[in-house]
Amino acid sequence: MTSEVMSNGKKKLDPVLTELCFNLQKASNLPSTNEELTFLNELLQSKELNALVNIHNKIISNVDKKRFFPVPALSDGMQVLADVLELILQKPRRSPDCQELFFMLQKPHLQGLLCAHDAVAQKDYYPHLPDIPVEEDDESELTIKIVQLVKSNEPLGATIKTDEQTGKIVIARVMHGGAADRSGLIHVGDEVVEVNAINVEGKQPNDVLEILQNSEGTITFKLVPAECKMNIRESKVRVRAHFEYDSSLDPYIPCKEAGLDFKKGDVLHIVCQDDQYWWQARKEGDKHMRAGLIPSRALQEKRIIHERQAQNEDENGQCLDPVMADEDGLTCSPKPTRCLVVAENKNKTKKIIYDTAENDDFDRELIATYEEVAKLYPRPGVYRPIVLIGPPGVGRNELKRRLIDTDPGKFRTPTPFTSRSMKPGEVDGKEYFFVTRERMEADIEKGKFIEFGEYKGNLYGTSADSVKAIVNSGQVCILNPHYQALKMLRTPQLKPYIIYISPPSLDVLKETRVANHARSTFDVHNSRGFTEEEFQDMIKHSEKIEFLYEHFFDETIVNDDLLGAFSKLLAAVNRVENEPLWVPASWVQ
Ligand SMILES: Nc1ncnc2c1ncn2[C@@H]1O[C@H](COP(=O)(O)OP(=O)(O)OP(=O)(O)O)[C@@H](O)[C@H]1O
Repeated sequence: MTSEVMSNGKKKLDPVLTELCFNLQKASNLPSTNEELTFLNELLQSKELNALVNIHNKIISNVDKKRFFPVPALSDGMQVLADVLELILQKPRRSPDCQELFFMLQKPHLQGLLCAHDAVAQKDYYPHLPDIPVEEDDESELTIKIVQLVKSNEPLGATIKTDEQTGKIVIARVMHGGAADRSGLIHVGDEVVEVNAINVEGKQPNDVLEILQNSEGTITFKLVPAECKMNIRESKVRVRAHFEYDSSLDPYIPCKEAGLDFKKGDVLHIVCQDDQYWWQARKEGDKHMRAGLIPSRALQEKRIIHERQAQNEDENGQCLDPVMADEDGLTCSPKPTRCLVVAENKNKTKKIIYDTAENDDFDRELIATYEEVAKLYPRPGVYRPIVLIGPPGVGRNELKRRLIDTDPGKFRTPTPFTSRSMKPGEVDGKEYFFVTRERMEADIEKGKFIEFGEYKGNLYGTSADSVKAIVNSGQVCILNPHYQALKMLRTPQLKPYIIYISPPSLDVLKETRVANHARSTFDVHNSRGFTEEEFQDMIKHSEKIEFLYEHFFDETIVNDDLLGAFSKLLAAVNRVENEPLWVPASWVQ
């Protein structure tokens, strides 16, 4: 950066600061003491302030005005740097590029730059000063601040309300990153006295809005500062939303324009949770600085409970929801239920009974609203298990088999256990691990099986240890368990990536399966296609799985065209191996 130097060797002062200095000297009717004026004069001429203004001007002149103002790419750059260093450290052999990166990331200048970047992103730049004690005899003096903001297309990013106790108009909310917040001059609780010289005493918030709407150019607020400023530091919390939100349909949002709409599965950066019912958030990766209002967890939970109660009451206490009231007696009956699960045995497929007696929590996680998430960085040689969930017959075995065929040394599926006796030609540990019924029952009792069931008097199941063994051997474990196994699998130790294989619409389902001569059962004595009832069951079953477990899915692949679905699966596996992905925050702590 170059700086101008005058002929006498002194640095030239910034012209705007020089003009301010000049005007200050000319002004004769200021209510300030000589001491204060001298201080201000010295400040305006100080080289520190001039250098800062110089830097500010250079940044502004380099910004492409048509694009957004530069915004921080992320607010935890130092954490990412530490994660990358850790990853490199774990590499037994490092390429020269990797080595160079390793040294660069340890340079104090780079770390200093990232720290400063994070501090700006988190708005952590205000000095932490103790509150100024209020002096008794000062109370009679009313401090007024005058704030001028230039009106543009961007909303001001603040809301107002009538204070219930005083009846005065006050600033109710300042949206993080919005124009008001960036000015640093408007705070929650500030009392609005005048807007563009119009006294707002006794007016309603809507009257004030009208004044604002009708003003052009600069807007001048006369405000009585709030007694205590709210902490405006941004929180770092990220959550995944388990519901969809459209603020235009929400009759209770305090200010519709301030709402932030989102879809199920979106990751949101919660920047402020000060309000019990309305959080401020940004969509992760969104370049807009201004945060929007979303319902808080508490508010959303209340809404869901209310909706469910209203639904139930609609039919004299009967379950209304077709999914909830289906033949399994889902949430209506807390009794243990039984349903079909498939234990695979090479080419043959056996239907066995999935025993839910131990695991009768068919319940949907009571109220799924937001889940706190954090980024998990892939670690070389440690692969997250890939779990394929879906209704029976949707094609999970087919997809799993194709994936393993691409690289059998890399992708593996755990060998199931059974209590049945070994048949001629079978090898222990190949088709099955053959164990006694007593041992298997004892292990089931100890919670060692992620899924188990009984078929024709014999037990079948997959143990959690066999999944762990595959992960520890540096291979990718591929599982297609019954969906109830998700609760056992979705742990911080296993960190599974859960892909939901969904059937397409009934018409496409029939069309693709018939064209491909798809088999409903592979039994050597009984191989046949799907019946109309089985197709319909698949759709019904998928609705039930979605209702119960959708919030666990990392991704959904619709299995319409088999090749298309398989290439999506390959892309997903590749992503899990190479990209940082959002997982429950507790998995990375
Ligand atoms: N996209 C598709 N198009 C046509 N046929 C398919 C498709 N996907 C799978 N199939 C066929 O459907 C049949 C059932 O698939 P598969 O056995 O993989 O289902 P599954 O989900 O593993 O079922 P289950 O859980 O009951 O074992 C197979 O014949 C398979 O080749």
